[in-house]
Amino acid sequence: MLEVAGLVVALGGREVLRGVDLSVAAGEVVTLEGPSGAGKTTLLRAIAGLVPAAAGQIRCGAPAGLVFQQHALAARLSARDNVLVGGLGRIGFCRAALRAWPRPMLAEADGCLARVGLEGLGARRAGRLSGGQRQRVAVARVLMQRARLLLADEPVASLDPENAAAVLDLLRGLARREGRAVLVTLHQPELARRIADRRLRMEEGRLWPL
Ligand SMILES: Nc1ncnc2c1ncn2[C@@H]1O[C@H](COP(=O)(O)OP(=O)(O)OP(=O)(O)O)[C@@H](O)[C@H]1O
Repeated sequence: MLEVAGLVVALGGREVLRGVDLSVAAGEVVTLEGPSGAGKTTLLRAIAGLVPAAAGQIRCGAPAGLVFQQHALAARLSARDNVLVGGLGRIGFCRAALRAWPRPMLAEADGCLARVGLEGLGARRAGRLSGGQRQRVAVARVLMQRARLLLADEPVASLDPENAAAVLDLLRGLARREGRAVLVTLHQPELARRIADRRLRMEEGRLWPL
């Protein structure tokens, strides 16, 4: 689903990724570990098309969606409205601003919330959800984007161990049950061992198998 070959990314005049090769298959969970500043976030951003490659290739066989460390939800919007943001590309900004979501999309958003274990919480403001619930909403939003490749950058950094494990198990379940590909950066090796089919380590812009 994802093939990266010889990827070089330069930021601020410095090579941050220095020839990265990586593949992630449908149904597979690959974890990225490594010290702060190694280039993990930059790799995810490059795959998502948010930073340009100076050299190399990125072949993404399916739409990709990002789950951020700081779950990046609109606190004043409901959980459902946050999920619907993932469908913006399909109805356009004007209809979304008027909250003129087609009925099937509302049902799809509720379905996404149910798949992340938040059935019945669609009307609750995101700001009134727990940290773990908010991160689940962020995952539901990429499901609403219909992303087949999930790129998660430290998705459990702000969660207690129990919620962290639950969110990671959710990502693994989406890979196993729905054949999505998951590439996730993690700081704690024990969490990586919990979900990874394959563990990779990044150091100074290069990837190594673990
Ligand atoms: N916009 C930018 N301009 C210049 N340098 C940048 C920019 N963004 C990141 N960098 C640098 O690129 C390097 C890699 O950063 P990146 O955020 O990818 O590391 P990381 O492995 O994700 O670190 P962390 O685990 O702390 O999130 C760092 O040295 C960082 O300072």
